[in-house]
Amino acid sequence: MTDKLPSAPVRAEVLVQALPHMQRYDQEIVVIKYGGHAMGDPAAAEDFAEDIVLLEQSGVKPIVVHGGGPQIGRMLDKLGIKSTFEGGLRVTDEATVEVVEMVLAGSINKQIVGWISGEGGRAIGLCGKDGNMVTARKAVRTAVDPASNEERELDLGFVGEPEVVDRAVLDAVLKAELIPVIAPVAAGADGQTYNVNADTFAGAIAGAMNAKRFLLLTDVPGVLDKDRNLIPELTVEDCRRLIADGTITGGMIPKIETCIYAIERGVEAVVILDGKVPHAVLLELFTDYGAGTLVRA
Ligand SMILES: Nc1ncnc2c1ncn2[C@@H]1O[C@H](COP(=O)(O)OP(=O)(O)O)[C@@H](O)[C@H]1O
Ligand SMILES: CC(=O)N[C@@H](CCC(=O)OP(=O)(O)O)C(=O)O
Repeated sequence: MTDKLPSAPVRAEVLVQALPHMQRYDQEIVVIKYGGHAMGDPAAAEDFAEDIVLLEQSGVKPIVVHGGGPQIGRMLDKLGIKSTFEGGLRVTDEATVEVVEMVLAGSINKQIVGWISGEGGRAIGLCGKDGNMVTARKAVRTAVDPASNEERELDLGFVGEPEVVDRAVLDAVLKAELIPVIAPVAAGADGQTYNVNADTFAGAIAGAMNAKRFLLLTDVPGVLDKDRNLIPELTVEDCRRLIADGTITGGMIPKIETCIYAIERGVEAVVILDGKVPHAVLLELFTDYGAGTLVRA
């Protein structure tokens, strides 16, 4: 898993290396979280879509969960709505949740479906609300108040976390040989729309679907240490230590928390990797050039 590619991979070379191994995950579910930063590069986005179609054609059952944090940020800016984060989560008021749903379940979701269609795949765009796939509840987070040193509850507004995942919709979609592309928006039992962090959402899907592999595509090579060197492998215990000592911060926190969640629910391996690398998904699953950080029990 730690070998490095000697140079930037060329599409044909990647395919030649991957083809003999394409039976590796036959009929297995692989959940791929496609982060908003990773999808910013149009060439890499095309490669990503091509990889997803190749996976499906080779017998894998890919499920794509996407983010769109930077894209939401740009739309909020345009609309003059201020946004703040607490522990990597966007504090979400009523105006913000409306924009989040519009950007995630609207433009980004359909853009990814379009990319996959453009590569000859049949994708279906969904969000947690569709068929009651994911029911969310209000997320509760605490932080230590530096003034009093006391732990206090943070009000993140309409930030949700998955409470129930009903796999019936995804089972039906996979049976129909469609590729699900899911936006991390869900309703609560009370009908309230919640903004769910895409990493958290993807972890809940990977756990509920007993995924064989769970890939988190982002814009950094993986988890980096304090000197910005890649950490190739981490145990759950290491992860907790790196969060506590401040090596892992911001958007990497929900990623690591979701790795732990998925592993505790039986997902064999979770990999955090750079989605801007051409054919990152094929390279990770079907060659020995696995890059990124592998998180295991
Ligand atoms: N130890 C770390 N290693 C790597 N990235 C880290 C670390 N700590 C914080 N980060 C930040 O986490 C970011 C990835 O999370 P995020 O911005 O939410 O990405 P995505 O849009 O892919 O979900 C990185 O770009 C980096 O700024
Ligand atoms: C609660 C929360 O933080 N939700 C995220 C949802 C999108 C997301 O997670 O996108 P990335 O994967 O690109 O970061 C947000 O509003 O930005």
